Amino acid sequence: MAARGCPVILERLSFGYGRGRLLEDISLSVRRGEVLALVGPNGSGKSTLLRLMAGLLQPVAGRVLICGENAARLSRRAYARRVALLSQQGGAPGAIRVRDLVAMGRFPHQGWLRRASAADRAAVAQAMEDAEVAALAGRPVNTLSGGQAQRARMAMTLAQGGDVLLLDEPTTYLDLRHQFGLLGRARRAAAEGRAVVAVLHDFSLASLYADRLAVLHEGRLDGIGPAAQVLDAAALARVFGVSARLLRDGPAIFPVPRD
Ligand SMILES: Nc1ncnc2c1ncn2[C@@H]1O[C@H](COP(=O)(O)OP(=O)(O)OP(=O)(O)O)[C@@H](O)[C@H]1O
Repeated sequence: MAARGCPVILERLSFGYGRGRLLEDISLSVRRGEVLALVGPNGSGKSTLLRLMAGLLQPVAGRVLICGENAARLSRRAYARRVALLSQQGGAPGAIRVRDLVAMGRFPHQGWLRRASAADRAAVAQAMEDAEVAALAGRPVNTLSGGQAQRARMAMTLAQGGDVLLLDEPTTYLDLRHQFGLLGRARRAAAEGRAVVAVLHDFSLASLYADRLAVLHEGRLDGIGPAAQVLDAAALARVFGVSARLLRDGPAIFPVPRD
């Protein structure tokens, strides 16, 4: 098993879906024990960057290092043991029950016969508790509300375990209590030694729950650092094209439109 917690390093990463480049020369590292929030306008490439970190896409230049290993050389299975991704798309068969969906998170840890060990069963039970879906265990996923389904998919991602947790807009559909709960769980994953990257559109949540923010803009990293450093009115105007002022309450930052 990989050592608990390891960094993710992107070295001069570039990527495009077609001929053009969507992401250009991105270098950053995510430390173990850290929550990094990835922010940026719609279409700026945040999900794409997560998919590159998850090994689902290959860079056209540069490389991804997971725990010091070149990601391009890791098998899918080795990757999935180290890196868990909560993606925006569902992808699970609709009629599957919640407990079976969550159990799918353990597949990378099992042999061809997919026999669940006691450790697998414990990880599934713990993940369902953590994502507050234990009471929904027997429900088919396609009968759940949007927020319940999102929590079930989060439970699957938590059950997968590994050293790196990638969360693409994890608070989508969640009410306030579950937003706080989910991001609190992400913080605990970091405290356990994982590297956590979360795409977030909500700056107040990003400033409260992330150690640093990485701002994507026009294919490049516009800035990276603590929220208090990277979030200011000039950055919001440059990157998001909005005129806003920032209200602060402790570490939390709330952009409000200027009238
Ligand atoms: N499979 C694909 N094939 C071609 N283009 C794609 C594909 N996936 C995404 N794109 C394009 O790449 C760009 C970046 O998409 P991506 O989903 O990474 O952005 P994002 O920053 O996560 O956006 P959002 O905030 O809207 O979720 C968009 O213009 C999108 O249309």
